[in-house]
Amino acid sequence: MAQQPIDTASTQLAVDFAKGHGTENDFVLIPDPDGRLTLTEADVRLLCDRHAGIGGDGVIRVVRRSAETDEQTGVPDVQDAEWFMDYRNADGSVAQMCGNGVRVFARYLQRLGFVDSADLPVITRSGVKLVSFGVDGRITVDMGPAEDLGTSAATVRAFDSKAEYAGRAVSMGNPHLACDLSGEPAAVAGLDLSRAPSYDASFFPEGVNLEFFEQVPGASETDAHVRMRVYERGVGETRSCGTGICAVAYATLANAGKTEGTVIVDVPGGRLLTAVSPATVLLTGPAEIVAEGSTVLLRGR
Ligand SMILES: N[C@@H](CCC[C@H](N)C(=O)O)C(=O)O
Repeated sequence: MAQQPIDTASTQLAVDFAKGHGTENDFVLIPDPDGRLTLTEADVRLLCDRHAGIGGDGVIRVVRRSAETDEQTGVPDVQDAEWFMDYRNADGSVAQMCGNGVRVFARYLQRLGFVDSADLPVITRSGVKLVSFGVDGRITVDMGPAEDLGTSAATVRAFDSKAEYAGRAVSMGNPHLACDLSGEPAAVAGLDLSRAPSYDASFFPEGVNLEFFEQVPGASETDAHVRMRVYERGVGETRSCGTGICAVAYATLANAGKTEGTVIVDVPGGRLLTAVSPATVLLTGPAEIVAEGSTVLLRGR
């Protein structure tokens, strides 16, 4: 976990890292238990660069709670939580919460031997989230309640055309617009998410994560089964988004007049299970650490 200059005349700082993913939403983890490292926007962009860096949808600094992290999060009561997930999007922007990232964060701490029970409270900018390690290797996160913010719309291309879709605005600590495309022909698969869809910036002054979803036909053991794609704020299209999945699960049930139920959500990177109630959304899925090593950050340029 040492962070030390390669040599005194150098403009490079060597740092340890790990690479992990949750349903292929991938992150560069930087262990900084004692909070010695200041990550700049440029650091984050370089770490996430898939050609010049390690590559990832975001960076997660793994840091112990301190007076400084309390100030950064503004979370009033962190109880006995010891670790803070300092999450940044690939463009260097800070986000309140990351549902896949928090599972990967917990998996990494478990791998390092810092977890001695089945549950781990994690401090995020959106409050303390309780993470539970399942016996089947999956991890469940108590994400807190979905907050219904009303309706808005997004305009998205489908290769040779573009269309506006109404959606339900949902906060999972971070902002989402969950647009139901069920009934449109091959709707979700046909979207062109290589470019940013447009949305109402007066409704979402801090930007928004845009989810497009549709029902999966056929019987399901859960109350609903949907598939979705996402265009993430600060990143672009990703193969999964945990908070987006919670927003979509909430919207699927709310659109059917329900406040409670279980929903399977398929994303390009895999499958997650949600359990929605007025009190909270539980998100269950995998989390993997795939590499560990050392990399360099540029300094003094
Ligand atoms: N991929 C994440 C969400 C990351 C933050 C998001 N891009 C934002 O800016 O709010 C997830 O799994 O939830």
